[in-house]
Amino acid sequence: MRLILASASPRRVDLLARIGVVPDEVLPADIDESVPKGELPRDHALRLASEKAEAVATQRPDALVLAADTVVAVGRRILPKVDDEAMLRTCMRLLSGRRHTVLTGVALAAPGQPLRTRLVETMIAMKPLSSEEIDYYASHGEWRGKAGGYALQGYGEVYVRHIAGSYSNVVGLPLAETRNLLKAAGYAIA
Ligand SMILES: Cc1cn([C@H]2C[C@H](O)[C@@H](COP(=O)(O)OP(=O)(O)OP(=O)(O)O)O2)c(=O)[nH]c1=O
Repeated sequence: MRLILASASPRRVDLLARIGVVPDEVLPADIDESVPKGELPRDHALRLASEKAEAVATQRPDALVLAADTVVAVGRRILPKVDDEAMLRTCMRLLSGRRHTVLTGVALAAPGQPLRTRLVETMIAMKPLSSEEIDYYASHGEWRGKAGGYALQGYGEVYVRHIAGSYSNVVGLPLAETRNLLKAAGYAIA
């Protein structure tokens, strides 16, 4: 069956390639990603992943549709997807010397079957960040469009002291759980 990746993230295409999966089509979902007041991080990640998959499934009803949503949370607080320097500095100061959680919701729509979802959490501890480090990272630019304002797969890893759980989950798609979802839906995958 055809597989559609409902995502604009090039990282998700690369992660899928690592498990031998090449989507037949990449079709990003256009949905409202704002965070309603009081919504918990895990509920938010699962809801958005589900909405992305369902939105694209209505356009491609005969295909498998895979979608995901990654959020960075400090306790119950969801950090924004960072797209300006002021926001970046606020996030870095918040993450400095603390633990946070990265959560990815994954959803797979299959024709005639109930939507399958998974929620994966990874814990990350960051070292205390100096103002020089925050200045440097602000000039780096790789944080644009990233949840919480850093890229573990890029320079951002130098600020990480400890990580517990799935690495690919942080970058945007947990590989083990995604493979399980695809297998459960009957997709031919090793
Ligand atoms: C924490 C972290 C996030 N990210 C990225 C993964 C996601 O692409 C992004 C979170 O935004 P998402 O909304 O999950 O994804 P997206 O907007 O890139 O793509 P789409 O909604 O179309 O699927 O942050 C990293 O690349 N590295 C990291 O270390």
